[in-house]
Amino acid sequence: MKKIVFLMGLWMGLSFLSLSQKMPEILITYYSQSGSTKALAESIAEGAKSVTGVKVNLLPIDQVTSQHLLDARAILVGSPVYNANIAPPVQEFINSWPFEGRPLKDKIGAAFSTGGGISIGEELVMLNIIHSMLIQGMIVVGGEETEAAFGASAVTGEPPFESEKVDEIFIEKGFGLGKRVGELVLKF
Ligand SMILES: Cc1cc2nc3c(=O)[nH]c(=O)nc-3n(C[C@H](O)[C@H](O)[C@H](O)COP(=O)(O)O)c2cc1C
Repeated sequence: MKKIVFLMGLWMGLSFLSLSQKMPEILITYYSQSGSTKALAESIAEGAKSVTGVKVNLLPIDQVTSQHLLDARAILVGSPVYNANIAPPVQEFINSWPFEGRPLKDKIGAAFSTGGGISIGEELVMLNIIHSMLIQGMIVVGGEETEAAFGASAVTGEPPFESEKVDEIFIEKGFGLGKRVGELVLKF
């Protein structure tokens, strides 16, 4: 009897393992010098993890390999605003993506950004990331709410949002973006 229970447990464990290995992956990657874009990325990861049946990979861009990109069903990229532009390391990262044969085509893509000021670059950065995703043939989506239509963004240096922590209003937008991407990945 004990043997049967053990074998059943083993079978269930292995089934669970093979199911979890097949779960669609969501890659959330970011560049962050002082932690704000990382905090927004973490809220996106929380949103994606709230969807049952997806695997979430949260990594800084310097730890992402081509295999991570190829394995992901969805790729979310975040950058701080630098002089109203995408941060150079993020541009370099995107320029290194595999292109021959368009292996990233039909993956879901989304963008997020943080900037010091209100309306001095976050949208431009998200649109830049989105342009690059469209070149790859990716299916680009925005956040859950109209207020996050281009992706999730946060103001980090201008009153009333100039605190050490990223304001909750932006954290919620991040969560909504992650959750939406998680749900879409399962629908596709
Ligand atoms: C070189 C440099 C240029 C920046 N230029 C802008 C800018 O044009 N617009 C803006 O809103 N914030 C600008 N910022 C502020 C950052 O975008 C903001 O502090 C961001 O939240 C930093 O993200 P991090 O904490 O993930 O590094 C700049 C910061 C640096 C270091």
